[in-house]
Amino acid sequence: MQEDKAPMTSDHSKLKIPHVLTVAGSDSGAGAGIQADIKACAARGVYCSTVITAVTAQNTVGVQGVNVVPEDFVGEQLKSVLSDMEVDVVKTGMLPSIGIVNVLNQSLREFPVQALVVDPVMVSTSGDVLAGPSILAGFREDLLPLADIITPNLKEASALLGGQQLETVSDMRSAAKLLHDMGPRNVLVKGGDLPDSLDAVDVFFDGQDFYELRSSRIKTRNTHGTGCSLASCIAAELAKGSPMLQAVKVAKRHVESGLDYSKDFVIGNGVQGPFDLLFRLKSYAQNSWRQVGFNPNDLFLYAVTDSRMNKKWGRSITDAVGAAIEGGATIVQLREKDVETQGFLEAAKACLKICRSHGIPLLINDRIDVAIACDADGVHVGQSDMPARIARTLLGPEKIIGVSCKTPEQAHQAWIDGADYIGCGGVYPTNTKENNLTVGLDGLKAVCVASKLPVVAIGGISASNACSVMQIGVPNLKGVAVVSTLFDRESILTATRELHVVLQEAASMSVQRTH
Ligand SMILES: Cc1ncc(COP(=O)(O)OP(=O)(O)O)c(N)n1
Ligand SMILES: Cc1ncsc1CCOP(=O)(O)O
Ligand SMILES: [Mg+2]
Repeated sequence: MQEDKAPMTSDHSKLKIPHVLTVAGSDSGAGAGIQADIKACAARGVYCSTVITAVTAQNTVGVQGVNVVPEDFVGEQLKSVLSDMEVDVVKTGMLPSIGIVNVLNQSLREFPVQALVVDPVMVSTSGDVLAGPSILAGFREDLLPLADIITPNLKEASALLGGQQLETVSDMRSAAKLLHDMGPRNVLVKGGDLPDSLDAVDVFFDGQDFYELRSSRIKTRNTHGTGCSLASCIAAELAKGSPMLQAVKVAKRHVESGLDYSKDFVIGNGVQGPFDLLFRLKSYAQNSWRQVGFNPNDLFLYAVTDSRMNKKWGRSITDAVGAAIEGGATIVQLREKDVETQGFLEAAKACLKICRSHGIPLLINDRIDVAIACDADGVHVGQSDMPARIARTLLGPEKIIGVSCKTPEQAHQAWIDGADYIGCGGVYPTNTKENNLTVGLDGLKAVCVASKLPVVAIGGISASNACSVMQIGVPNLKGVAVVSTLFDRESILTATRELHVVLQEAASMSVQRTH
């Protein structure tokens, strides 16, 4: 059905969203089936509509029950979607009755799509039968001839071929050829269950050439839903217009990365757990996430690191951050101006561990890429860095974004761009940042008054002037950010404690004033 390499865009719209319709069963445990398909399509950036063929009661132990959706109602769902939406690719999973295979077949003839991906689901990965032998004839006669690709595992390929034993890569090649003779334009025989194999080998056959697609086997219990996810990723790539072999390769790479990323997850008590194709769950699995969102009071004693000062005093970044936190720092920013990317990332990962263990947010100065790579709590950007609006898009809604502002106009823009706080300064002259304009206490006050956001003051602030800064009398000034006062000192711990005492005194004085 698919014209190879043809871009799948409609004539009338440049805004066509690639669209996969999955026709499959629901998995209550959400590792496989419809739920896996939706996640896979989301992960590949493609819209996914759904026709549910069966509802399974299922978890990581196995399949406890199956309720097949009446074929008329499967037909109704198909009609609803296909008559209204511009579907590029249909992907099939669990088709539990011959009636449903027939209904699908009729719908595809009435509403042709650009490609059909058939994952001939018969047995779940836990070994439960999801489609009996009566379906085999329907698959062979009606569905395979329409398919652009079929993606059987060894058991499914064997069943489609009447019980043929498949134990070697050579057997897989023969099976791929025989299956291709049944009508699909491409065949991917998945060798995940191949005995005695260090590699995971899949055999792809396009009717002319064989490709052995190898990757190292990932040791994990979390493989539930790999078949559904792979077929959906292939469908998603085809919907975007990829040629078949490229779609298969990209899909395999995505699923392998997902398995590797999720290999230590513990979801459910059974033998086979789900995995995460969206790459979002690891921080929970490692118990390294911050439960609370941004709290403006975290700006109270804001420690900003400096690689040059650490070098001068012969300390590691982790020792410096650890001492600042012990002394009372309430938020940390890594500002490592003369460190290479790799060193910065390593430092960020190590500091994140320390900060997380104390419940202190860690922000990264300037480098959104480093913040994303180590899953830091956010970033601080200046007026000539990555614009806050773009940083927000890259980092998502939860991460903390701070923006340097010297004027009310900049403060207004930071609010519009979705920043969480403003860093305003230099309040006093500083040697830490070259050519930095000093705004003074008046400039700080003007920014605070004009701003809807919480503000932290920065620049030349020490234990001797912090009280005057905090006493300018504006409620959204939440704290001071300091570099040399903490890090250009023999004892970071003592210096941080000193500043903490001053800030607490200033806070209690302002409480007394308001009562
Ligand atoms: C809390 C805080 N406020 C201001 C700055 C300065 O950021 P920027 O203007 O981008 O300058 P550099 O720090 O990148 O030199 C900050 N880092 N932190
Ligand atoms: C990064 C920055 N932005 C404005 S002033 C400044 C430097 C602050 O360093 P210090 O606390 O040593 O004056
Ligand atoms: Mg900057």
